Formats: sequence, C-alpha cells, structure tokens
Amino acid sequence: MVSFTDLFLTSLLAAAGLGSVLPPRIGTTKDPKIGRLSLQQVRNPRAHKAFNGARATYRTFLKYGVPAPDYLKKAIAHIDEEQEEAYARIKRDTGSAAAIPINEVDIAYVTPVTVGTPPQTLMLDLDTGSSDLWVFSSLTPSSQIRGQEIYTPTKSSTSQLLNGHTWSIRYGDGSSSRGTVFTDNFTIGGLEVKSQAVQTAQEVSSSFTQEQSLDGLVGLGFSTLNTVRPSSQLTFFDNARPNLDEEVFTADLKYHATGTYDFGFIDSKKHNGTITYTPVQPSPGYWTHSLSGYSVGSGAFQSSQISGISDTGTTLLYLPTAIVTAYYRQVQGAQNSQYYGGYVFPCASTLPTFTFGIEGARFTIPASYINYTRISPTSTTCYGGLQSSSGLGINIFGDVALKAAFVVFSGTNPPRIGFAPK
Ligand SMILES: C[C@@H](SC(=N)N)c1ccc(Cl)cc1
Ligand SMILES: C[C@@H](SC(=N)N)c1ccc(Cl)cc1
Repeated sequence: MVSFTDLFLTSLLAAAGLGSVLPPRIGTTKDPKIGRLSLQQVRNPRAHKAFNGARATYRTFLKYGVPAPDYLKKAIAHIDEEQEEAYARIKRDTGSAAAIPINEVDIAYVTPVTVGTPPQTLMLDLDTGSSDLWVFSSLTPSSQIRGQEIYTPTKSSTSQLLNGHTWSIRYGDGSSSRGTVFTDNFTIGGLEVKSQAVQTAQEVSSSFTQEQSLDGLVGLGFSTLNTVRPSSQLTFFDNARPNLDEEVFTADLKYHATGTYDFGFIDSKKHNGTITYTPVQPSPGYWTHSLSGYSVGSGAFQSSQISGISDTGTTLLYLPTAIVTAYYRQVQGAQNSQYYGGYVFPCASTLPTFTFGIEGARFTIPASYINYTRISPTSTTCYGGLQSSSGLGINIFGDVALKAAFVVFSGTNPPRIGFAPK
C-alpha cells in the first residue's frame, strides 16, 4: 500500500525533476504474473534553469488543490532573483590562442581555429584591417590550392548554407577572394561561437595561393566592413562579445616569435606598466586612431596628430612621407627606390630606432624590426619595415609597430584602443 506521505514526497521530488529517491515502489511489482516493468528516468533536457524548491513545492500544493501559503509565493520570487544575480556574476567566456609568424620575416601571423563538427582545424590570419571571415574550402578550385588546409562544410553536421549569400573582397595590397557563405560552430582558443558566418572561397588571388601556411582570414575590424550580400554578417568578435567577461581582445605579436591573441580578458602578465588608451573612430570600420607624434633614434619627439589604422593584417608600418624621409635621412646609403618599390638601404647600415606616441606614452620600435628583409637571399640591399603611406591614402600601423607593444582592442561603447609596454 503506498501511503499519502510517500505519494506526496515522491510527487514533490518528481515535480522538482530530481526523480524519486524513495525505494522504487512505483512501476515494479513482486507478483510475477503481472510481469516486470522498469521506468528509465531521464534528465529533462529543457530544465536548463536552476532548481527552485519553493516553486516545486508550490506546484505540488496546486496539484493537490491545496491553497499555497503566501510565504511560498514570496520564496519563489526571491530565489529566482538570487539565481538571476548569480548567473549575471558568473565569469563568462574567454579565449587565448597563438599568433604564429608564417615565415622568417613575420610577413603575417596565423592562429589555429576550429570550424564545424567534428572540428576541422585551420590556420587563419586574424586581421583587424578587415571584417570577413573566409577560408580555403572544398569549393576552392584545386588549381588555386597549394598546401592550404580546407574547410569542407559537407563533413560538418552543424554547417548550414546561408542561401543566396555571396561575398567578394579586395585587400589594400591588391589580393582578393570571393565565394559563398555557410554558418557553423567556430572556435578560437577555446572560445566558441555557434552559427558563425564562415565565408567559403570559390576563388582566391595568386598571393593567397602562394601563401601556403595561410588558410584564410578572420576579420576583426568593425562588422560594417563585412562584404557578404544581401545581408552582411557579424565578425567573430561581435558574435562572441555578449558572452565575453570583458568586451576586448588583445594582440601580443612578437618579433620572429610566437605571440598570442586573447579574447575577453586583459592578461596583466603580458604587459609591463599601464595601458594607455586613445579613442577609436569606428567609421568606416577600421580601428582608426591617432598617434600623438614620433621621434627618430635619440632625436626630439615631434608632437603631431597622425591618424591611421592599427592593422594586424598588414606587415609593415606606413606613415606620411615627411616622417619616413626624416627617418631614412639617418641611414647611410638609404634611398627611395622605384625599382624596389620603397625605401631600401645597405643591409650593413646602422638603423635608428623609431618611437611613436599614444597620448602621453611612448613606444620604441627596435631598429631590428625596421631592418625588415633582404631584397633577395643573396642581396646586400635591405627593404625597410617603415615605408611611405603616400600611395595608400591611409596611414597603417601594421605588425612592425604593433609587435613593439601589447595592444588592447576595446569594443566598449565608445570603442578605444590601448597600448602598453611589454
Ligand atoms: C586594411 C589593409 S588590408 C587588410 N589588413 N585586410 C590595407 C588597406 C589599404 C591599403 Cl592601401 C593597404 C592595406
Ligand atoms: C590581410 C591581407 S591584405 C594585407 N596584405 N594586409 C592579406 C593579403 C594577402 C596575404 Cl598572403 C595575407 C594577408
């Protein structure tokens, strides 16, 4: 005989989704004639909210038509409230991943990411100078693939074609790519975005084909620059942002070494001293801000507002011609060569450092970063890491500058960018 108390307690616990902790009286019987029935209890997949005991008890009162005491209704309310506050405080998402130079002169940095289910790993160039996330794919003609890893959407159980959407992009250096779009799970350094727009290349230009260790780009510019049509798509950072502990990502790029990109937190172990922030102009979609001036070697600091973009996807530092000529005037044998397409100098020449200002702070780029590369492996002529921006129409604080600092890209409102010594 099942007592009322058993029934009450069992139903109370059942209502709570906790299942019965009583001996399994219900559903089994000792009488062999009736046969044996056993019920498999499963967790309620929709029970994603925390358990609220008062609510469970309240439901039981309702179930048996017993008026619930007032204190119970109040209890339900303040348990819910405390749970909401607890969820609000929980540390949410962060991510951390390597920034690996793809050749011996740091022409670009790639970061391991995973796409799809099961995860497909690709090495992508995290690029704050653009806002398309695109990958070499099973849709890229094999004639345009030379060693790159590809994303195959049909092998991913979570991929979905974004019907009727296409994209096409041309970068400042003349390289380009275009294709179609899927959404899929996308992870960088343990930080996952479900349903990220992943742009699958159907055509890439030769400079991408030749870059064997680069499987695509992750645009970390503002989503306004995204080229997907008819509806533009959000960047990985914009998708991840609501779950991030802090609305930031940081770049700790290194000279001839592997650095890191962090998402959602600022790692104080990666920089020395304070971070100096300066406002970012988010239109048209680059991380556009000003330098407060510059100096060459031990020369006096020249204060002047120099507007440009902090761009992890561009290799070198491009500044106004007046600044660049002032720099190379200090370099024996330097010349602005039409033939080599920029400032070159004898590799044996001694180069000065270059210092740029962020508000009141000063960041010095070592001479070695500006002695960028030999024109060819056997040449004694070297190409500079500081070049004139006059042909570009925009000043670009590329990797040569960024690797001299710890950089915080802050997606707060208003957006800002921070630089710290390291
Ligand atoms: C923003 C970069 S391209 C990139 N980082 N995806 C750029 C723009 C314009 C010129 Cl002229 C050269 C480079
Ligand atoms: C980010 C873009 S444009 C640029 N060079 N800043 C790019 C183009 C070609 C390669 Cl191989 C790698 C990166």
